[in-house]
Amino acid sequence: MSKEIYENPDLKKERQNCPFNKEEITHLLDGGKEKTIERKQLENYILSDEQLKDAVPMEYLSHADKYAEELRKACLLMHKLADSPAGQVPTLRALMGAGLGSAVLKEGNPLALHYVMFIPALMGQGTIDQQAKWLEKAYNLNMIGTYAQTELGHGTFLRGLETRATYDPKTQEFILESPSLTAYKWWPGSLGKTANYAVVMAQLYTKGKCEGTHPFMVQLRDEETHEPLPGIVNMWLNPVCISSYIHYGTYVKPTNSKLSYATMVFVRVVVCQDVTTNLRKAVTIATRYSCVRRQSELKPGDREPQVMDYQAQQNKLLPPLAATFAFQLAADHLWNLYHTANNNIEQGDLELLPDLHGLSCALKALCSSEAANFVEVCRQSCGGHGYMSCSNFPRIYGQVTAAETYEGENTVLWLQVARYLVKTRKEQSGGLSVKYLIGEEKGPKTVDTTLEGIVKLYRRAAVGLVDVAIAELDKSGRKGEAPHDAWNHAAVYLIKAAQAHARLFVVESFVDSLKEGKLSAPVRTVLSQLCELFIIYWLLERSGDFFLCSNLTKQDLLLLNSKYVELLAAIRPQAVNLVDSFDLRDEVLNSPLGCWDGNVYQRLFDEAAKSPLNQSNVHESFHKYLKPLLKSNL
Ligand SMILES: CCCCCCCCCC/C=C\CCCCC/C=C/C(=O)SCCNC(=O)CCNC(=O)[C@H](O)C(C)(C)COP(=O)(O)OP(=O)(O)OC[C@H]1O[C@@H](n2cnc3c(N)ncnc32)[C@H](O)[C@@H]1OP(=O)(O)O
Ligand SMILES: Cc1cc2nc3c(=O)[nH]c(=O)nc-3n(C[C@H](O)[C@H](O)[C@H](O)COP(=O)(O)OP(=O)(O)OC[C@H]3O[C@@H](n4cnc5c(N)ncnc54)[C@H](O)[C@@H]3O)c2cc1C
Repeated sequence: MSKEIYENPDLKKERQNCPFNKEEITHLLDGGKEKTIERKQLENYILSDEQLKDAVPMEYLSHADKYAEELRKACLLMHKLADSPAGQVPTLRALMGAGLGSAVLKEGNPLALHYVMFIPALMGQGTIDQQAKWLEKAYNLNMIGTYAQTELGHGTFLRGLETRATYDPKTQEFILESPSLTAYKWWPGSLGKTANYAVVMAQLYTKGKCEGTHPFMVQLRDEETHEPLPGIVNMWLNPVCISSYIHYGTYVKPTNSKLSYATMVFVRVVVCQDVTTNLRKAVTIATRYSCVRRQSELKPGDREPQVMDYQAQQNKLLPPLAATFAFQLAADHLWNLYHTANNNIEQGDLELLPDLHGLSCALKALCSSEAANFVEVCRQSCGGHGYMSCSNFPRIYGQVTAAETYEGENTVLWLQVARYLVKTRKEQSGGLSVKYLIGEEKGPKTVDTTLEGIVKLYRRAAVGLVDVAIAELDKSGRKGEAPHDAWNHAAVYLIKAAQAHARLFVVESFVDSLKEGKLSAPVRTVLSQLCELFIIYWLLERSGDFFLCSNLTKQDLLLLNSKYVELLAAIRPQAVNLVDSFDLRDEVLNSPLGCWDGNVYQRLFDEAAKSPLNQSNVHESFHKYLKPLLKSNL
């Protein structure tokens, strides 16, 4: 007799009479029906392997045992690559990020940097000969690499890196050295115990002149013994300059010195997708839990309501739910720009490079910071159970908030965006993705609170805040301040302008995608509600920017507030159906709060029982410490 599958009655009710086709949204997020089929096949292929399951929860292992266990599984995954039903690159993409990969490697993938940065650095910056020599070795895992750029003393300021690569024309070798403690490479993933090669960013010196930071291939460890090579601590020999600019002893400048930063641009682009995947997990966990959890009293005398029926809970969870669609669509647009720009760069056409740099900095900073804030709101919306390690919120938050720092600390990236915006506005040039900055904002300044009218408000704020920042810079200039001081004293305005630009890009991506997309009427309706909710939410959160730059009135704001709460109520009935559309398996969510069946309390109890402390009634430490204390009559 088939075992009755338990489904929490409240979740079951939430799923009845769904007005739209969930699979249509799943296919939209996957990039098409075929991609969904491929993803599900890959998930079954990986998650059905018993050897990839954790015998005990990772949180109860020592640091060294965690590393060993993650390395065991990471290596097993690589052995499974060859027979993957999805092909190499789609499998690698799935295994390196916050989705399928995190279901197996909960503490992180020791081989991630090899695929996410080391190989992309070779592909993006290696010469044909160098790629011929190293790429096959890297893809065959005959070498494990990392990307060693950050030092103890410098992570942000690349022109301040201290590691030096001095070219010796006599031996035609580069001597790499870390001249001081602060020059030690610090932070690179896998550098400590896993990688035996690294792309090392170092200041290139030739003929006594510093030519700036360049990437060098360095062997770190013996390929057989894995022992660090002699002198590896503070003196590295025999590195090779990747994308050699040394021709017969003479340095040949690259067409753009920033091309050596290309690997970081790639990761900034893919990080936008990765933090969105993590946000989808957090929203799914919190939404399902909020429909299972019944607490307090809404109507006196009635049964305790589902906490999702409180408007306050809807206000916590529906904006992040909408954000997952907004960020995904924006990340897709950025990915397309990246490919176009990269193809052009390979042909020597660098015109899109500033747009790509500006937009990748903007979106990476916006998606990571917003996602981190939203994940924390999701965690808090689950009360005490959200605080438990097994809820998976601590791990999800740790992964997302790391993205606010790595690959370019967000504040620094916002200032990069501002530099690009000010230049585009002043020079009225270029600016594919900031076309609105070129020429004057046309049309009446009156406000209409339709979707199109709200998008126009975002554009006014984006232009207006750049102009406010430029006015500040000019004011400082008139007072005789040096440009670098004027820039520093306008930082607050510059960052606001950058953030307004990033939000405009996300808003326009969402609105345009709904216009262009071939969607059924029911899906278009629910996604349009989410879109309108999200763009009003952000406007209400940043209303000062809009008051400053448009004719927005108090009446407009009150109207938008009413529209916002109406949309909360309209979307509430579809919250569970929308997160079900993400099609995130329980193993990927890895949380008793978010499981599809809603069997929260039993799963919480089972998780608690796994703790080593719950394997006996009295822990041995009682007899060692507590009992003597109890007897000591202090
Ligand atoms: C094969 C399968 C692949 C599978 C992939 C799957 C992916 C799965 C998802 C994985 C997700 C997560 C894993 C991620 C792990 C990442 C781990 C972390 C790694 C790191 O952190 S690596 C180190 C990162 N470090 C940084 O980012 C440093 C930040 N600092 C800088 O970038 C620079 O110092 C700077 C930009 C802040 C300043 O540089 P500087 O040289 O001083 O330049 P400026 O003087 O400011 O500007 C001069 C002009 O240059 C332009 N510029 C600057 N940078 C760039 C760039 N990158 N590109 C183009 N142009 C650039 C700038 O705009 C100026 O131009 P202007 O003069 O104004 O015209
Ligand atoms: C989880 C994780 C993984 C990482 N992996 C790698 C890796 O694999 N390889 C690698 O090379 N690195 C890696 N890093 C390092 C990472 O790239 C750096 O930490 C990051 O670039 C920030 O640099 P920093 O640590 O020097 O911070 P700092 O720049 O020292 O930041 C400290 C403060 O100074 C401020 N600040 C700095 N410059 C300016 C400025 N010009 N204007 C205004 N404010 C400024 C910042 O906003 C911040 O508030 C990793 C970091 C983390 C957290």
